[in-house]
Amino acid sequence: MNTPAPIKLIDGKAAAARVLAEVKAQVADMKTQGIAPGLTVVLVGDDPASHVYVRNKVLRAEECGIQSREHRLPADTSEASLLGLIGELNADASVHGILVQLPLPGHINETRVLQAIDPLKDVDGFHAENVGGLSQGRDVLTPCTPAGCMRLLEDCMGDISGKHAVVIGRSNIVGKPMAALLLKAHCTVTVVHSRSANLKELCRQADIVVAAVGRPRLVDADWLKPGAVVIDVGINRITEGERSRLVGDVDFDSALPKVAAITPVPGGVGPMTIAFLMKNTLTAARLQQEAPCPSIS
Ligand SMILES: NC(=O)C1=CN([C@@H]2O[C@H](COP(=O)(O)OP(=O)(O)OC[C@H]3O[C@@H](n4cnc5c(N)ncnc54)[C@H](OP(=O)(O)O)[C@@H]3O)[C@@H](O)[C@H]2O)C=CC1
Ligand SMILES: Nc1nc(=O)c2c([nH]1)NC[C@@H]1CN(c3ccc(C(=O)N[C@@H](CCC(=O)O)C(=O)O)cc3)C=[N+]21
Repeated sequence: MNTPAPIKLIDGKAAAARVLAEVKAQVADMKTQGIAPGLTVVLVGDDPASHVYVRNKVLRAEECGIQSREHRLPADTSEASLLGLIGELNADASVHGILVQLPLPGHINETRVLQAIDPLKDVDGFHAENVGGLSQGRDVLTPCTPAGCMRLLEDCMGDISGKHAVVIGRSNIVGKPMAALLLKAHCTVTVVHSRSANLKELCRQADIVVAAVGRPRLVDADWLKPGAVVIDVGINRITEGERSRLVGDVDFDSALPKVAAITPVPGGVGPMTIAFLMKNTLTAARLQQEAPCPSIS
């Protein structure tokens, strides 16, 4: 009799559903103590790609009992008025999580805006206090996408200590925090980017590849060691003939026969990002319960 082929597809939707179920139970528990966790999303301008993201966030929040609110501001909103809104949200005790959707319009200084968010409400983990805490290995609010990728890796591989992980991309949102988390989990970490020489050769040495580039199907089978585990963060909209669809940074069809496991796009990392946003909102509500937030004391 043939042994069944190992399951290669990492099901991000199912993993996200498990995280959301945990969050839902803990939210219900928190409500019995009189606290209703709330998430506020701030959108500046009208980027069509962000609509799907926002719609999914609203649905998932509803599903696990988190109150979600949105502020949609016009693209010509001044930095001062955005900072004013963040000040109000920091002072509002019913708002436990604040997410300012990136990228912001060019006339707004992104760092200034992220630094204005109360670190205890920073559910994206982008404030310097949280970025620094992560790099020190402290247990702080951690960026959702890399946290979701780590959960997928742990579910699929168990202990990853000693593995060689190659992260393609060095953004503040994905690449850098991903590298920090892998290092915290005792991996040997290589970060490559647009100026790296021998990109493909470095990638071929990896037990774990995390692709966060934004280049459709950049990574194919030729870049991968047989048996590697591939986490594809990329979400790229492409048009093929009449149709438009989403593809990752990895050429899924080419990679599949060679890898031990791989995330699909869609249905891989994306749902985990949103699940961890909910988890972070719950964590933020707990942190504020433990220590009254500095902006209102
Ligand atoms: N699934 C999810 O939940 C999420 C998905 N995304 C998706 O992930 C992808 C990456 O996002 P993000 O990190 O914000 O993107 P950025 O554009 O901020 O960063 C991309 C990184 O990739 C590097 N890069 C670009 N081209 C190449 C190349 N040809 N070879 C090697 N490295 C290259 C850049 O290098 P350099 O620094 O030198 O410019 C940069 O470090 C996008 O497709 C985005 O849509 C993002 C967030 C969440
Ligand atoms: N402050 C901030 N934090 C972010 O985390 C952030 C951001 N800004 N700006 C934009 C990027 C992108 N991002 C996505 C998250 C989930 C999906 C997602 O749910 N994707 C689904 C559905 C995709 C679809 O069907 O369109 C999937 O991959 O299966 C997509 C994209 C978070 N980002």
